[in-house]
Amino acid sequence: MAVFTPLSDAQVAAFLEKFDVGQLQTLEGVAGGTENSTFFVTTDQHLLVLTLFEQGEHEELPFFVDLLDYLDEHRLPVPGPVHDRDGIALHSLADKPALLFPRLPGRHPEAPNLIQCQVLGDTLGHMHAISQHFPGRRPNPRDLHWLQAMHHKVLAYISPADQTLMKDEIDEFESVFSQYGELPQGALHGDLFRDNTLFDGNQLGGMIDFYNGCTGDLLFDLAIVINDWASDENGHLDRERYDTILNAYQARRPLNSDEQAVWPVMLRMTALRYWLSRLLVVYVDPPAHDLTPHDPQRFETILKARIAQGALPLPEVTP
Ligand SMILES: Nc1ncnc2c1ncn2[C@@H]1O[C@H](COP(=O)(O)OP(=O)(O)OP(=O)(O)O)[C@@H](O)[C@H]1O
Ligand SMILES: N[C@@H](CCO)C(=O)O
Repeated sequence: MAVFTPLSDAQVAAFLEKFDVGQLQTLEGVAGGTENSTFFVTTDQHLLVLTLFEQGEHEELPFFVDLLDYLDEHRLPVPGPVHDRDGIALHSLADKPALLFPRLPGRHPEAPNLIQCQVLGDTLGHMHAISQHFPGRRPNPRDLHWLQAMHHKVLAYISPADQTLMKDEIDEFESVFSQYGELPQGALHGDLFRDNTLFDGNQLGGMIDFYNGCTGDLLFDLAIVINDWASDENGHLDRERYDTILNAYQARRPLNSDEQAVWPVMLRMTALRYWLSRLLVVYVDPPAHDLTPHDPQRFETILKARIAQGALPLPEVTP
């Protein structure tokens, strides 16, 4: 379950009075998710989602609201936060920051088909073409500096060979990225796994859970997507999904020559980013609840597959 703060119907009905969304009909806790409390709220006019923020940097919530507002205004499929009659989106409920969203249609695709991959690549490319102009700023909290600073904390929990691998990889990332200037920048989703998308058939109902959203290298976002969406059970890249996502993305935003040059290393860096973040959750900073943490080994496997597979060529951009 992912309701850490239970709410009563009366609390939610009173909360909804600030908004022009109608009267509460039903309130249901959502089982998915591990970080925030999520509720499906039905009124006589709308299907809504209510999120209470249980952890994280609450002072960063205005950035997420601004980013979602911006993408929503540009007609990207995201849940634009509902604003109250005074134009305010961010409120407090049960002493927790709270946001209300439209409920978007669809389910998380476990085994995405090639049409879904095409739609996702196209939408991410569209989002990045737009998000380059987003005026907000939140430096990427999971970039190379974070890897350098945090990897020491997990070394004691992994094998000597993996310790060497992790340290060597980070040295290699540092060396490669220092040879290039700044890559194209913009706002990122920062965690666009399959379970942060909703597909209604082949239609993308929405990209959700923007709480890793930040500004930085757009390529970082694309590499996260490829590692999650296009890896087979052995961590190897599935060529059809890989080509489909990248072709659709590049039709919206072709990668420049520096991005093409660092691409294989960016795939490895984002794989290591999740290997490390998952190890930190399991060994160093476990959450108070007893939900099963994500498996770090999945991203160890993906990293090793990227190293073994070498630089899988980017598909040719068709003009
Ligand atoms: N706007 C929305 N429309 C439809 N369903 C939603 C929406 N927002 C959230 N959900 C549902 O609620 C679940 C939990 O939401 P969310 O991913 O934001 O929670 P979380 O605790 O931050 O999760 P995570 O563990 O992925 O970080 C989602 O997996 C999805 O099923
Ligand atoms: N998507 C993340 C969890 C949420 O940040 C992971 O799979 O480790």
